[in-house]
Amino acid sequence: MIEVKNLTKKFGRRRVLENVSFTAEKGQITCLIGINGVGKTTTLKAIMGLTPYKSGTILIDNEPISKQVYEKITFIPDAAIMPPSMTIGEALVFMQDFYSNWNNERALELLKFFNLKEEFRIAELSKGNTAKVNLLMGLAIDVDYILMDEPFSGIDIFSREQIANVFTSHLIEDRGVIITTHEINDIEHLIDKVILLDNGSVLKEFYTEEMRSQEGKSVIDVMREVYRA
Ligand SMILES: Nc1ncnc2c1ncn2[C@@H]1O[C@H](COP(=O)(O)OP(=O)(O)OP(=O)(O)O)[C@@H](O)[C@H]1O
Repeated sequence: MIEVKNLTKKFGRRRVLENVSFTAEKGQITCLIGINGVGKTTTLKAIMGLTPYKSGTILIDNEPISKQVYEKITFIPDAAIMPPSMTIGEALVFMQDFYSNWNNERALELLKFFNLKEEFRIAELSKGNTAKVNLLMGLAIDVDYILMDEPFSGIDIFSREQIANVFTSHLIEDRGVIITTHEINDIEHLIDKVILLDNGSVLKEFYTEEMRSQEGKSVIDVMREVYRA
């Protein structure tokens, strides 16, 4: 389980996260929702140890981030992550050399799943294909937790559907996923848990199934209530 407790982060004098606390479990998809600038990416970067924070605790399977814990987790940003001059095939070889926990069988399966070709050059990929390559590179590493920053942002409906299909396939396996988004429509059915953020704070944390069965509300219903209050 990933536990974020009372995370507070400042950029200069500006406080961008204020006592953010939530948990994300293995085998579940947890979604951090909030409009641009609420602190979603900063939260993921803090979990990955990529940005320092003022106070708070972040534990992964009860341990703070360290070299060993780092092996359990990967971060998929929303921009191209591989060198633009490489082809996808060359990027796969690079990743295989770099990561001891690289799963080439899964990488090739994802390549097929997304209809990507090894000869495609990273620099020439569409936004949708860039998102798919990023996802492929992240999912092909054997880790327990995957953090994805806006995997659905700015891409067409068919690419969004294809990416969403990965989350219901065996390719995700029993891993814990944290996704950030400001656009919930396409993925509501995939999400186990929701963290609603506003202005660097958690407004509400809930399980989608519980919310549906106990209060008869969809994620969008809850968002309307919380953000319009
Ligand atoms: N390196 C930085 N220096 C100063 N301020 C920053 C820096 N990075 C982010 N911020 C600010 O921190 C706040 C949170 O940014 P963050 O990128 O985490 O938001 P977000 O919810 O991920 O937004 P988006 O959906 O646009 O990616 C924003 O107001 C942003 O301008």
